[in-house]
Amino acid sequence: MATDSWALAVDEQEAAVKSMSSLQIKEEKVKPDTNGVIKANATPEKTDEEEKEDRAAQSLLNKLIRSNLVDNTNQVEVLQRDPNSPLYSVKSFEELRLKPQLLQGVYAMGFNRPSKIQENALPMMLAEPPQNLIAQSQSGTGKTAAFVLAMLSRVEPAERYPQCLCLSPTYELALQTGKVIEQMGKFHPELKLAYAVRGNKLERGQKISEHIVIGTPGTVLDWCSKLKFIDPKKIKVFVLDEADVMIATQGHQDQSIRIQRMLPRNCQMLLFSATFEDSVWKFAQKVVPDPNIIKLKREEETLDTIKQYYVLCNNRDEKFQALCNLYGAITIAQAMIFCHTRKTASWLAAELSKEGHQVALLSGEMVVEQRAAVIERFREGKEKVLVTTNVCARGIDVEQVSVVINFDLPVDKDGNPDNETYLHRIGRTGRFGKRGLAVNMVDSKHSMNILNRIQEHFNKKIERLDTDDLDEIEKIAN
Ligand SMILES: Nc1ncnc2c1ncn2[C@@H]1O[C@H](COP(=O)(O)OP(=O)(O)OP(=O)(O)O)[C@@H](O)[C@H]1O
Repeated sequence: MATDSWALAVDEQEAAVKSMSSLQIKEEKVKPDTNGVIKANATPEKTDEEEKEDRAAQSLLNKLIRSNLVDNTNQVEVLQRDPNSPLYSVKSFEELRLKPQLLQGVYAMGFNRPSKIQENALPMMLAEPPQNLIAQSQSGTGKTAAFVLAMLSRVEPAERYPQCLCLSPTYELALQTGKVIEQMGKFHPELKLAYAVRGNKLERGQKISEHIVIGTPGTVLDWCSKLKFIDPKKIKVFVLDEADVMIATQGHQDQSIRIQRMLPRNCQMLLFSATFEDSVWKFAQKVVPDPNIIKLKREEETLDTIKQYYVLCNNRDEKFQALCNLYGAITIAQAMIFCHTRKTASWLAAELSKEGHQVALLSGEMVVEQRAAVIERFREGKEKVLVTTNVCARGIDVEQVSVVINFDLPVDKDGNPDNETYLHRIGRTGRFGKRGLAVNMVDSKHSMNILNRIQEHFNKKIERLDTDDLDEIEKIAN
């Protein structure tokens, strides 16, 4: 797809944002380099729960590090607006009767067959007359590729005005989706894409001739109403991506609704979300009238294939010693170590590197690109130990990690066990079936109590391990 001066402007802006981000980093007390290599500077004491959970950053991080489709063995649930109409699903892209250039684009991306969610979503999205859709499935299951294909299919290249409008929660996420549009539309050079993102200034009175506009709600709203760069009445497809991230951002929900109200009645409305809590569902129903609904449940994680142990210690130094004993006795290919505070995480990372380990630190101070670079290197095996706080690592799947160490047990802000986080850190989805090892460091009556409550919750015994006894440690490795 041919890009234009706008895309160039966006590139420049991206570079500016990056340099701004690195300036920000320079002001921080801890300065991990992009390789995550550690210097033991003091950081403000902050529990991981206090670190702001930034869903947009997590979503971007996942996109940046993901290299392929997330597998899911669950059944897709389909709720049709008209239950009497036949339910179509496709097993191949050919069945969709796409324009040849698009089919070529899909194959050039290495897609051989539709993903699970695409099997059902694509025929619905491409049906005539167009149908509305609300779709939920975990990140990485092929939602973006699906709606991009739908937008590209509906565009009439000869009509030189915006026909598809796609809302993303942030500028960076809009750029990521834009890249998919460009890749998939590669063999359709006449199709043009514009970015409605902050800083992308146009002359007043101008009208946009690009076929697809992707942007953030505030700017898109301005372009449709105040500035009138887009005629919303001509929009044929309206996509709301990452609805769960969208509603977590102040103002986005209202702006999206205001945009939706400007669109013609027969505009196809499509909404995608990785999760479906009540608030997302309410929002979805407000912006997508008469929808078909597709849901794919997240693959459950279990503790069944994990050997779980705990080590009794008296303080932080003993925990560190126990960790060294573990490393001394068994071969640990790659480990992830979770700490409660940033301060502990950076202390531990520094101590481990002093011991000669190749350590990466994932820290809340890093901008998203730096975090992605750290995870990427760890995934490639360039570092063998990843030390992190929980908020930083939430939602990140590093499947090949065989050993997880809870240097601190996960607790919520009231100090109660955080069972969900425990499961997410340690659990595996059944399909991988790889055996894993989890070691919990316990250093007080309070943390013993937390451990007991975790055991009760999962109804799974966590065995005690004496890390001074080398024979015993060796046994757990087998
Ligand atoms: N049919 C397919 N065959 C092979 N790979 C695919 C297919 N569809 C998508 N992918 C790839 O799988 C990865 C995840 O797809 P995609 O980004 O569309 O998922 P998503 O559900 O939109 O994720 P997110 O919620 O994070 O945006 C991407 O690398 C994409 O190129």
